[in-house]
Amino acid sequence: MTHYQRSRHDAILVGANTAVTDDPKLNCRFPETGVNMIRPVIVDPSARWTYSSSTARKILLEKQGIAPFVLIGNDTEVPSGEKDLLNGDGGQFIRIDFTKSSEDNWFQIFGKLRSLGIRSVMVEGGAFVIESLLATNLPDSVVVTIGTVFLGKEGVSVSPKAVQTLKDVVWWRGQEDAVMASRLTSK
Ligand SMILES: NC(=O)C1=CN([C@@H]2O[C@H](COP(=O)(O)OP(=O)(O)OC[C@H]3O[C@@H](n4cnc5c(N)ncnc54)[C@H](OP(=O)(O)O)[C@@H]3O)[C@@H](O)[C@H]2O)C=CC1
Ligand SMILES: Nc1nc(O)c(N)c(N[C@@H]2O[C@H](COP(=O)(O)O)[C@@H](O)[C@H]2O)n1
Repeated sequence: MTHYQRSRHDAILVGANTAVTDDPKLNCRFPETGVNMIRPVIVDPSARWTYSSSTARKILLEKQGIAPFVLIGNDTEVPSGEKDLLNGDGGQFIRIDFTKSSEDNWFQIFGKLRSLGIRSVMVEGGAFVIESLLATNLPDSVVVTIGTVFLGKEGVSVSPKAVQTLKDVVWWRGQEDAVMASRLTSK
């Protein structure tokens, strides 16, 4: 179901910690539509994630994905080799002024992505990304997947600081997972 959802969006966005910790593929593997070329977007103000050694690059070399857009701070230095490699693969380091408020950061991020032709973004995580975004009025919908694994004490939990009530709720039930799709009442 996660990959079906990825197939419905232009881009998939994760924060720097998710990129560094999980080294995710960030592509779309939905058999019915074949390989869908969704754009990976990594919000990485201090350029902590390394593209050249990432699984995302391996996926690109296997023609199973496209190169990411990496959102970095205005003053963040990136080794020229990393920049050249990413540009050569069709990706970009994109400068954002991360010194503003959290909400303004998100406005800048989505504004930049829109100017690059990205019309819909699936924001996958992690907790910092989801919580800070839910504190804004920007998300159109919220999708929660309930899987079959307790992540234990090391697991990352998500809960927005303020109360958020969801509306227009629909449920999909698979063999193991269940998925809830909804809208924010503030919309
Ligand atoms: N179960 C699931 O569906 C998912 C789980 N995860 C899990 O989440 C965990 C990571 O979550 P978490 O630690 O909360 O980190 P995140 O992945 O949310 O990354 C947070 C970091 O990203 C940067 N960042 C992201 N958005 C912004 C912004 N708008 N403005 C400024 N900086 C921004 C900052 O980097 P910096 O500190 O460098 O400034 C920030 O500290 C991983 O363990 C992963 O496995 C992730 C995705 C989905
Ligand atoms: N296990 C799991 N189920 C979901 O429904 C999810 N949205 C995630 N999210 C994140 O996906 C990343 C791995 O994705 P790739 O397939 O390698 O692109 C990883 O960061 C998970 O935290 N996970």
